[in-house]
Amino acid sequence: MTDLTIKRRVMIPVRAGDVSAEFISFDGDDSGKEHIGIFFEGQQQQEDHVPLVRLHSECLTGDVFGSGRCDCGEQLDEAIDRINEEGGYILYLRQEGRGIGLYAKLEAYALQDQGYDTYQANEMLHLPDDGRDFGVAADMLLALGVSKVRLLTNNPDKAQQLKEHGIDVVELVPTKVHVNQHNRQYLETKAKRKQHTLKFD
Ligand SMILES: Nc1nc2c(ncn2[C@@H]2O[C@H](COP(=O)(O)OP(=O)(O)OP(=O)(O)O)[C@@H](O)[C@H]2O)c(=O)[nH]1
Ligand SMILES: [Zn+2]
Repeated sequence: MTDLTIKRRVMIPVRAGDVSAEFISFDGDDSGKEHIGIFFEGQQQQEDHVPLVRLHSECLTGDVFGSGRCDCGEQLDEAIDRINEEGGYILYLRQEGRGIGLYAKLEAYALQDQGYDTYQANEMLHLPDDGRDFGVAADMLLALGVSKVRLLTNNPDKAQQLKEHGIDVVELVPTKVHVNQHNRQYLETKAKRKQHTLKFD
């Protein structure tokens, strides 16, 4: 367990100024990955409010370029909408490609183009099928003074790992299923292989 502390909080107007977000950096993470916390105040705060939290793993192709091969960009947009409304945090984790990195993800995509599924492709590259450690997210939350969350996810592993690291996950809030002709197999494979709770139309 690392002892993270808050380094800096800076307001940044996002979405062309429509949404106010506070970007938060941390001291004490030896990985040097520069994970970022993003706080949204929310429109209607009540006293016993439990923050809505999204752990979002970096996806350059999806988050920045709106790749159709996954659902990351749409999930990030959805998270901004909902958390800006309800109040809470996005923890933007620099775990590109489920932790294997961008170049390796492109290698995995090349193998998927030959017919392998997303997890097989990682294994063929001798890389973990999911190399993410969400313990750092728990440490970030504790540094922010947050020990109780409503978690925006369809991935049971995220909730499990947060609980193991001392966070009380009081509710699992499902994200929408952003399906298209390119990412259907990717999404179905997550449901089949990793018990993601995805409801397809
Ligand atoms: N290795 C690999 N990584 C991928 C692939 N497609 C997307 N990713 C990565 O998967 C991650 C998506 O993570 P998230 O959306 O945070 O989480 P999730 O596990 O899908 O769970 P949810 O919270 O339900 O969305 C990002 O880091 C993407 O870069 C792929 O085909 N191979
Ligand atoms: Zn993606």
